Amino acid sequence: MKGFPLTSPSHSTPLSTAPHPLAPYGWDEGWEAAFAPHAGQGLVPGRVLRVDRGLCDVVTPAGVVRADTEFVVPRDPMKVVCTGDWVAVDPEGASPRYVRTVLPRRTAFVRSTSSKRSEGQILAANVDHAIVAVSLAVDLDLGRVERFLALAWESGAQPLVVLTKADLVPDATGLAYLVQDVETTAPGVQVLPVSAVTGDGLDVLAAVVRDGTSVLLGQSGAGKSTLTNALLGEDVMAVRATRDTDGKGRHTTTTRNLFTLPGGGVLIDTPGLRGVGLWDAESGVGQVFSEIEELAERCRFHDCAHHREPGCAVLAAVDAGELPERRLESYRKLLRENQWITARTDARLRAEIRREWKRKNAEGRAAAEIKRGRWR
Ligand SMILES: Nc1nc2c(ncn2[C@@H]2O[C@H](COP(=O)(O)OP(=O)(O)OP(=O)(O)O)[C@@H](O)[C@H]2O)c(=O)[nH]1
Ligand SMILES: [Zn+2]
Repeated sequence: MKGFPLTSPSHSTPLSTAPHPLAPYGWDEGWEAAFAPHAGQGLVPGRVLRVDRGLCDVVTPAGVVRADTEFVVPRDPMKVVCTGDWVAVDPEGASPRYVRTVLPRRTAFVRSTSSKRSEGQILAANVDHAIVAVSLAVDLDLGRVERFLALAWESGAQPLVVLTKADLVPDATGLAYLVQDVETTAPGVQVLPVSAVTGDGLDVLAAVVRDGTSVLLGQSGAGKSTLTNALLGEDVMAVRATRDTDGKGRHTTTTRNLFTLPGGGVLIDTPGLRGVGLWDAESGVGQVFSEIEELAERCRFHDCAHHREPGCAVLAAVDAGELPERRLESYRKLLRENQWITARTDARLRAEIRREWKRKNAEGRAAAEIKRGRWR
């Protein structure tokens, strides 16, 4: 439709002041501009609410439609349509409807899959706040918090740690210590204790999620669905306790879901993650351990590995009791893991490129032979 003459002089029509029907879902001028070329093709904008088996629910200005993602299923798993994506779908009347394009993402939360053939798995797109839910009902695992935060920073969203089930911590002093422990592992991140039982902290959380899109991340049982229900003011998500009777210990939440909140803002609930492998998260790791990276700038050698080097500012901080040794170990571990996964992916990518190149070359040779045959 490029170059099609405009039949209506749109520039002279008075601008409508009614809010865009997708505004509650986060539609703004930026998305409008990104979508403009697709509007010219008669496509309809929408945001993906959930995806299952190649189909997705997309909220459009005319309501929620079911659309097939067949046209945008690429070989690259990072480009698979996911909850939170802004897409262009076929207009009304087309059946089935297809997602034609995914608008470039502003942020994306990606982890590596636990499968043998590890690849990036995208969990949520276009998120402003990455909320890591950590249960206070079990012992704090600071390493796991750091791992979640590395991916959260890497996504481009602002992380926030929510310490759930605060009502289970018997005294206020104990709670203050736990908050402090997490704060020291999360520079630049707000750490908020909440309880769905007493309602403590929920108003603060509600004020954060009012603005933009938030995703709730965390291990199974961390209390994500309970928080979602509390923020929504209604029971949309099934909570484990109500289903535990089947005794299978299944995860309650199986799909990611996007909701608009009554006070404004958008929330994406994710299924409990047994583990999150790092995925291309070097800068995310750097942000989680920003105090170590700052110290490292004062090491004598600029490529200091902080092992035994003379003049190492990081080791000096550990010796002085200013930097917990656990934290340095964790930093090293996450960096190593990230390097390992990157190297493995690169090797696989190289192999794939080589295969593709061979195939093309073979095709090229066949085509050249046909050509020669014709000319002889
Ligand atoms: N005491 C207490 N229990 C809570 C609180 N929030 C959640 N729980 C309980 O913790 C359990 C797990 O809560 P869910 O909300 O299902 O956890 P989830 O993170 O959504 O779990 P998945 O769906 O498996 O990812 C349930 O039995 C909840 O009732 C809280 O603030 N205090
Ligand atoms: Zn050093």
